[in-house]
Amino acid sequence: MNKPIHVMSEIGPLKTVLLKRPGKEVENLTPAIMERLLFDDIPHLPVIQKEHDAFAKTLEDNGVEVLYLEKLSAEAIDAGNIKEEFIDRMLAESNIESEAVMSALKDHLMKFETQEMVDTIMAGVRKKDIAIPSNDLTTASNGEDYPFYMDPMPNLYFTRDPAASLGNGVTVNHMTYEARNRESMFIETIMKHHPRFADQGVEIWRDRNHTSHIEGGDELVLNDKVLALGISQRTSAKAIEKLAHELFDRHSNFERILAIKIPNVRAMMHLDTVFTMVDYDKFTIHPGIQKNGGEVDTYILEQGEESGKLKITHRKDLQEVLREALGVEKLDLIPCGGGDAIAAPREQWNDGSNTLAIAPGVVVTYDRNYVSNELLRQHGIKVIEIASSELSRGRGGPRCMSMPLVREDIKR
Ligand SMILES: NC(=O)NCCC[C@H](N)C(=O)O
Repeated sequence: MNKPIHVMSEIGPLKTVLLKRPGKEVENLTPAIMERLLFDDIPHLPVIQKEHDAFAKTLEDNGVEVLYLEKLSAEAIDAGNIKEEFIDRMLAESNIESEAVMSALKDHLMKFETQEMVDTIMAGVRKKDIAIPSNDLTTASNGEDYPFYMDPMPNLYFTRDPAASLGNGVTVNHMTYEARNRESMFIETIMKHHPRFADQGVEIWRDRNHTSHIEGGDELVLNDKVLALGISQRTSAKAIEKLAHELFDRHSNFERILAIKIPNVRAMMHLDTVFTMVDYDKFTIHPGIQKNGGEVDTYILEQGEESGKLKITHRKDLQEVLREALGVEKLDLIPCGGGDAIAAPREQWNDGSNTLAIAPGVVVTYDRNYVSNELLRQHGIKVIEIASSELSRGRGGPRCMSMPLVREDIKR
């Protein structure tokens, strides 16, 4: 039987991917709240949807089955018959103090059929949409100045981050910022109740009930034995250690984790904003993470000799660590923006390093990163460009916008 989750590499031919079509949530932004909701600008909805549809079509034209988070979520809720429970759990994490608001929101959401309910939760609920009798102080003093009872989730189209496929399992992530933390409840529900995934042997390597945080942009599957995990603004060393114990103790196929430390800054929030695999022996890299002629702090985690203990080795020669881990003779690190003082940070900001490999040596990238794209081609990579004027406003690229569920195995 085909496994619903099967990802043993970053580059094996992509068979099934999970996307989220940007909806009303990306328009429910104002300058006052966009920074807290992790956006730098407000996308133009019809254009971002057009660009996203073109991204999905590019994948389908290349033989990839595209599934949508919003649709699977509604199907899972119906299959599990858990509409009320789902609403309760979502409301419990939506920062609602007033009981009157809580109960009015619940009534409001229960009235929708499931798909509309999911779309409404994702888009956010405006105060003007519900009349609430304000007979208590918490409700009455809940000022008019803030427009939402439930915040929108504009980052949902970055399906990469709330969960990650590792081998035949997933991590369902406790995320760093409140602005994104409810997002992983959708994928948790899908894994638990959708007939395509529930009771199909999908390992949950780590669930969202943790205090330490990890995001999928920091989780790279280099091959069936080695993972690269970013220690970053969004993924803590503690979470990586805990995940390593799970993977090793539960006898997953992974034997080694390369924990790669990157600067704790917004522009490089995840490892995949500065480093992605594009072929058996080729990576994109943003020179901004390298010190002293190429050094990057890297910690190799392996099962220790004593059970329950990890063996940790500190290295700085990332290139050599990768070469050894992949068993290749030479490694080609392709610098974002050609390493130019302007083009490199400009294109990295617009996710020039954030490529989505759909087969070995074949990647999808944003058209605006023309310096990086040209360089990738010079290094023998087939580059498929997609339009990106609105998609890029959320600070994520093709890898961030996709959660691979199934990739074909590669042999080398
Ligand atoms: N893997 C990624 O780098 N995802 C991009 C996430 C962008 C989103 N606005 C965020 O700040 O979380």
